[in-house]
Amino acid sequence: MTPRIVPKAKSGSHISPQASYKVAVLGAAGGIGQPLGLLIKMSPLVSELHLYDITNVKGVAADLSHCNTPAQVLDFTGPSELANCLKGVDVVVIPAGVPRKPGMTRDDFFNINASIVKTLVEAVADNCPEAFIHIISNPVNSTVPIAAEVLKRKGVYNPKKLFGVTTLDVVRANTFVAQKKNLKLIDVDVPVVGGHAGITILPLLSKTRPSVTFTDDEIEELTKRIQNAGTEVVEAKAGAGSATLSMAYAAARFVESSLHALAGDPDVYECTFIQSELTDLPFFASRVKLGKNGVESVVSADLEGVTEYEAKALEALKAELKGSIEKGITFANKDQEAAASV
Ligand SMILES: NC(=O)C1=CN([C@@H]2O[C@H](COP(=O)(O)OP(=O)(O)OC[C@H]3O[C@@H](n4cnc5c(N)ncnc54)[C@H](O)[C@@H]3O)[C@@H](O)[C@H]2O)C=CC1
Ligand SMILES: O=C([O-])CC(=O)C(=O)O
Repeated sequence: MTPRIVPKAKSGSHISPQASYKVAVLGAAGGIGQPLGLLIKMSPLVSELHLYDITNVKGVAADLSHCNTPAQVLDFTGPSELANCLKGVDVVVIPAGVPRKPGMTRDDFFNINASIVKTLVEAVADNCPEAFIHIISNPVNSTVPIAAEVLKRKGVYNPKKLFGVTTLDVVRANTFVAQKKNLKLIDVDVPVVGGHAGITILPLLSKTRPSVTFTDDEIEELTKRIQNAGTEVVEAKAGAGSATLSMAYAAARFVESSLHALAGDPDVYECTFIQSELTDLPFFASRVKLGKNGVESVVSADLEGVTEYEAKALEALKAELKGSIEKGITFANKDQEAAASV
């Protein structure tokens, strides 16, 4: 029997034992890509794991292929092999890009990661336009709007299938709340909304399940810790990159949830950064119900009846998140504008 390493979040339903899918990881030789490849290789729902990078991916694939789990591992190196990597794929996960070092923000490598995501999503649009697209590369608040613009320009944009991966914020919130309140980790679920950078990360502690009461000091401390958790790891790694192992765990959970949704599980919920009408911002992270066609519905109840602290934090994050979204959209369209002005 294939062991289940990464539990899908909160679902009690069963799915067909025949379900099997092809998953591609772009940036598969990196700090996130390698452990993510390993976790996806463990999934009984995966028939083929396609690993793509511009460097060193052959060794990663050879190594992973020796694990005696069903998924077949295929490697693809460099732009000439990207199309083949993507053909027929059901889920594409993109952790390609540069991670930050101490003293940097997620926006400090905007240009390089924006270009990488744009190029990769163009290839996704050409080769597997129906796939679920999971964007991990930072700054997520901008790279997801860039991906949306690229897909629109290619005429294949389906907002229900484009996801910014914010699962790590939920994983961290669950861990920190369970530790602080001495709860059984497996039971704790905190929705985290907004975006994925600093104050745009907003844990809705009042919506924690099971219901918990927090003092004002606990709310302040937990909120700040969840918002700064990425920086906590960057500083601890002291120049050797950002979160990779916890990120791989979180991304594998989001992949597993997506595969369960594709397989017809009717009870799959995750927080993710998507095109959204929940607030006046065009993109916003919130809990959504996932189905065969991607986002089936947005859990609007999470934003109803929030505390005064959360309502203020929600207003406070809007300007920064709006700016990051607009920056992404401007970047994605600037070559077109340049072409039009010639
Ligand atoms: N969404 C989230 O919660 C998180 C996002 N991240 C982000 O994930 C990204 C990757 O982080 P790490 O894996 O630690 O970085 P890394 O530098 O260890 O790995 C990145 C990989 O991407 C590859 N790559 C670069 N350009 C590429 C291209 N054009 N096509 C394919 N592959 C390409 C590199 O060769 C490398 O193997 C960073 O932008 C980081 O900020 C990191 C942690 C959490
Ligand atoms: O902090 C970073 O640069 C990486 C990241 O997004 C996270 O760990 O949440």
